[in-house]
Amino acid sequence: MSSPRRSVDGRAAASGAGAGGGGSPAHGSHGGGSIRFEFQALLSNRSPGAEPSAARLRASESPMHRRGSFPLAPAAAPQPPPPPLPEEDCMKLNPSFLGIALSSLLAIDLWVSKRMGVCAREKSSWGSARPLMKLLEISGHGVLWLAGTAYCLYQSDSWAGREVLVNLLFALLLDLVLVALLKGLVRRRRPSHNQMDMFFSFSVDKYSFPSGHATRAALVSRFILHHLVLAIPLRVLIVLWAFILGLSRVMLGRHNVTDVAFGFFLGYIQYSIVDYFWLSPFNIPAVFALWSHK
Ligand SMILES: CC(C)=CCC/C(C)=C/COP(=O)(O)O
Repeated sequence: MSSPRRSVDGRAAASGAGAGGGGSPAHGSHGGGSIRFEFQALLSNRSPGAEPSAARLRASESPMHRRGSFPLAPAAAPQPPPPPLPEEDCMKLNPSFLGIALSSLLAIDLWVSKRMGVCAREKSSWGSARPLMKLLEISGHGVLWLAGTAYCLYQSDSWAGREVLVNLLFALLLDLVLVALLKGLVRRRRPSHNQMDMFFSFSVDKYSFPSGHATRAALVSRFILHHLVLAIPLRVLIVLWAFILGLSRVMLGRHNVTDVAFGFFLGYIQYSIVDYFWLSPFNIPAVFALWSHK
C-alpha cells in the first residue's frame, strides 16, 4: 500500500477529488484520509525505514499543517507565529501617498535627466559640445576656486579685500564639507550614462547628490553679487554662468536634475550661513593678525 508508486497515485487521486468537489484537497473536509495517506506515503518514499510516529511528526511540519487548515497531527506542538516583517518591507507593501509621490518624482527625474544627457558621451547627439561642457566644469571646480581665493588672499594688500577673501575661503571650505557629508549620507549613484572622467575628485564624488558644482555656483555667484560692485552686464553674466554650469552637469550626464536643483538651493542657503557668521578683524582678530607683518 505504501510503495512509492502507489503513493504518487494516491496524491493524484486526492487532488483529483479536490478539483472535482470544487475545493482544494488540503482544505476540504473530504479526502482527509487521502491526504494522510499522501503524507505517509511521501515520507515512506523518502525514508523507507522511518517510523510512523516520525512520519506523523514531519507531516505536522508541512506548510499545509502550519497554516492550521487541516488537523493532520493533533499531538504536534503549535508552531510559533512567523516573526513580524521589518518596517521597511511593510512600507514597500503599503506605500504611503508621500512614498508614491516621491518615487514618481524620482522616476520622472531619471527619465528627464537621461534625455537631457546629450553630451554624456562623445557619440551622444551633442557629443561635439562635450569639450565646452568640460571647460564649464573646470570653471566651477573646487580646486580652482580654493587655490584662486587663497592666492588672491595672499596677494591682497587691503583690509577690506582680505576680509571678503577670508569669508569666501570659509564659504568654499564649508561648501566642500557639507557637500561631502551629504554625498556620503545619501549615497545616490551618478547616472548610469555618466563617464567618470572628472579631474581631481574625492572618493565621495562617485555619488551625485547634491551637485558640488551647483552648490558652488550658487554660493559664489551670490557672494560676488553681494560683495563686488559690478556693472549690470557683468552681474547678468555671473547669474548666467551659474545657471549654465548647473545645466551642463545634467547635459554631461554627471547628475540628475534633482541633484542640481538641490545643489542650487543648498548653495543659496550656504551663503546665508556665511553672511550670518561673517568673519571680520573684530570677531576673529587672530586670523587677520596673520597679515599684520605686511
Ligand atoms: C577636490 C576638491 C577641492 C573638490 C572636488 C570638486 C569636485 C570634483 C566636485 C564634484 O562636483 P559634482 O558633484 O558637481 O560632480
